[in-house]
Amino acid sequence: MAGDKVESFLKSELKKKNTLLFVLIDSEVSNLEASSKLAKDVEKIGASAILVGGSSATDQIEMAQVVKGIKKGLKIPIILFPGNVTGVVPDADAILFSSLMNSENPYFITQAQALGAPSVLKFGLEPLPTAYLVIGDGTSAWFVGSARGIPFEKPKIAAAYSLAAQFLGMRFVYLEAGSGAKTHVTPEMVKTVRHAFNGFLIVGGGIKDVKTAESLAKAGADALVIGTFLEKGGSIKKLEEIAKAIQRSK
Ligand SMILES: CC(C)=CCC/C(C)=C/CC/C(C)=C/CC/C(C)=C/COP(=O)(O)OP(=O)(O)O
Ligand SMILES: O=P(O)(O)OC[C@@H](O)CO
Ligand SMILES: [Mg+2]
Repeated sequence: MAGDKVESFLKSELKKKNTLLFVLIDSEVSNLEASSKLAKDVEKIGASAILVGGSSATDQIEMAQVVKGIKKGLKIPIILFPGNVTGVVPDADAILFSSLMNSENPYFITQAQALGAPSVLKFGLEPLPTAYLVIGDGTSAWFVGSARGIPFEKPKIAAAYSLAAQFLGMRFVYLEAGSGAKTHVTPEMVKTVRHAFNGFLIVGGGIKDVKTAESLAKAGADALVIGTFLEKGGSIKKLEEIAKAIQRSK
């Protein structure tokens, strides 16, 4: 079995930093060379993990190559972020073993997990049990995952799902506004979930500036995920400012 190396690493990072930065690399968007350089650059500026995935990343061979390629010389963990069973590939350190709890399709709640679990075991990936909650609508994760998006202005609903996740034994909650979302999750929702949920709280979707990142970190997020900002040519220097701000901001 894979043990709890990555979960322990993340907890030890949280002792040093208030909120961690996770960078999402979409294997469909960047080629291997660009992804590999990006992973090393973001490690240098203090990112704590690299997530690899995409809601429409169905090319398992391409994804496996990207994971294998960026792993070379990288110290921070590579965590798979699957949108389907095709997102389970070898050579990563862990996987967000997530259930889209507010999906209308049971496939995304338990069936993809059942189909993917044997490969997780075979590849020796550390499963991080994650309640993946899609907030709002109109994004790829919302559409592909048949989510009934939790309204942005209903933090109590997100908190109730997070508490349910905790009672079900999940140690991670991911509040997802969706990649490239126009609206990010509100600090108020993060605060409300933080009070209800006693585990590792990941927040992502539409975060691209220091002010937003800082407000989400102050509200109690344990990690912020940033993807589109870099895909759209955002600078590593600005990402470093974001990293620094959230790491010291509680
Ligand atoms: C645990 C296993 C094997 C599968 C989980 C399956 C689940 C719950 C999927 C959730 C639904 C879903 C489609 C999630 C997408 C997550 C993801 C990787 C989002 C980031 O990618 P985007 O950037 O939105 O993707 P695109 O670039 O393709 O739009
Ligand atoms: O691409 P962005 O908007 O940074 O979102 C990151 C992640 O939460 C998407 O799954
Ligand atoms: Mg994407």
